[in-house]
Amino acid sequence: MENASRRIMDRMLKEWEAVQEGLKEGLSRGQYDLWVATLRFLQFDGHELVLGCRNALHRDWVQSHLVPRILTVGRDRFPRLKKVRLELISQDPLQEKDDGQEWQPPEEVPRQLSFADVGQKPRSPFNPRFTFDQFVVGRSNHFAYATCLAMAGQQNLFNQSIYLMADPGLGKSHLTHAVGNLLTTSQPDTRVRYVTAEQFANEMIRALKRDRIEDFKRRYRDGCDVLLLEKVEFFSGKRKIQDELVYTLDELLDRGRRIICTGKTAPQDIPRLNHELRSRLGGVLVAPIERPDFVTRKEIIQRKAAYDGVELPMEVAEFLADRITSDVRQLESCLVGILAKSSILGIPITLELAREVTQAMLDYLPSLSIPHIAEAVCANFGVSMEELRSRARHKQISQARQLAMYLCRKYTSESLNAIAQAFGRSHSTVIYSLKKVDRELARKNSQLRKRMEHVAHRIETRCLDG
Ligand SMILES: Nc1ncnc2c1ncn2[C@@H]1O[C@H](COP(=O)(O)OP(=O)(O)OP(=O)(O)O)[C@@H](O)[C@H]1O
Repeated sequence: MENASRRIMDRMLKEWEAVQEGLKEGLSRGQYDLWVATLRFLQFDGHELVLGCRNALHRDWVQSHLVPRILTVGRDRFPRLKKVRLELISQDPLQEKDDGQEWQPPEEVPRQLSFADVGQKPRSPFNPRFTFDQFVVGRSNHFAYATCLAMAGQQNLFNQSIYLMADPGLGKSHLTHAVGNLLTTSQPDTRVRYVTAEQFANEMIRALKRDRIEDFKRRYRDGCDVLLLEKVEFFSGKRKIQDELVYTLDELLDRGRRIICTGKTAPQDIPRLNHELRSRLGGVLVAPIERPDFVTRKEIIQRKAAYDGVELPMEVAEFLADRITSDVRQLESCLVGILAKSSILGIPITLELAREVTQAMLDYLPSLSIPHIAEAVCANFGVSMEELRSRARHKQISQARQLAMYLCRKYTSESLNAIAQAFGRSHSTVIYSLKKVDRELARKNSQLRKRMEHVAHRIETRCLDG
């Protein structure tokens, strides 16, 4: 059991390191070294992340500048993260455990390179848990798995580029990282560039601001053999960035480079993409991943538990696979909850414990609010909250607004007046919108229905995530 808790702690530490990586975005190197690299992971109890700060100044700065971002970035790794608590520590408790040395805060900015830095391998951007070995293959994901594996094995591919398409939490990042992990070990000379669409956009904007756009282009067009580009729906509505991406994709494909993109919807369903980008992405081999069936879910749970060195009773694996059918991330977080409780309290993993933990998690369903729904709709349509509340009548925006009103009616007990007020509209406009959406949804092959299903799934699972 001790080994298991050590492994869980190691795993949480890895997750925290990934969160730290994510926090680099938008901070200068100096800020990162000073405020983020020095934060210490202390514990995560399922909802609350406890971090250690070295003094009051550190704590106050993180509290006022960073906590909202830690919550946002952190939810990718700690799905039910609700709260961040900052504690003062005079020593790094983890260091103390390992070698008894006193913790030294790193040098203040600007940080200079030391000899130790020279020749050090840059840290891999790939999550070591996300390998092909750890990916459970079933009917729902077999094709996606096989194409990614072929891509990483440099086999003669019918198509040099793949578009992994799936709802959240079904393994897009896992497979993308698996390609990265395999390539970096089996073909270390292959230059693999992993980036999310948001990072790509931010890098480009920074390069433009600093007059270094040529460096940026070279980095992507000449300095990359395999491009792994995640969450492409982020490009929706960002014209200039889309243009740059089209050139980059063309150059890479002309040179026979390999590309994997991921997204939640088919390229043709991503709103506000220019024609060129839509057609480039449309030409890519689309590999969908569906929700896993019971057998695959059960195996995923068993494989995850085995990875943590825990033998899970079959009845517990079956109970979880039966009870949680939405996304795999949700399934995984229930398992982590069970392992954590069993190891902290020193009690065996039983069906009763699994029931208790799962129930506590599912009871956690907060009531959905209008902003929560509006946010999910905005993300899907690529429009901003301001646009949603504005007088704009652009089709994309008015459709998003109407769907948001419809979902607010469906998921909340808010009155028509309250919904009208939230979107700056009249009571009769809300009634009109509800009827319009109803009519649209009733149509055969309704695009809006597909959209609504995506948003609804997102709302429901985010709600489960707490
Ligand atoms: N078939 C599978 N076998 C093993 N683990 C899986 C499988 N599918 C998903 N997972 C696990 O589920 C979790 C979520 O997967 P992942 O992050 O890849 O989802 P995603 O599709 O990229 O989601 P999002 O769109 O929200 O980023 C990960 O921990 C991953 O390891």
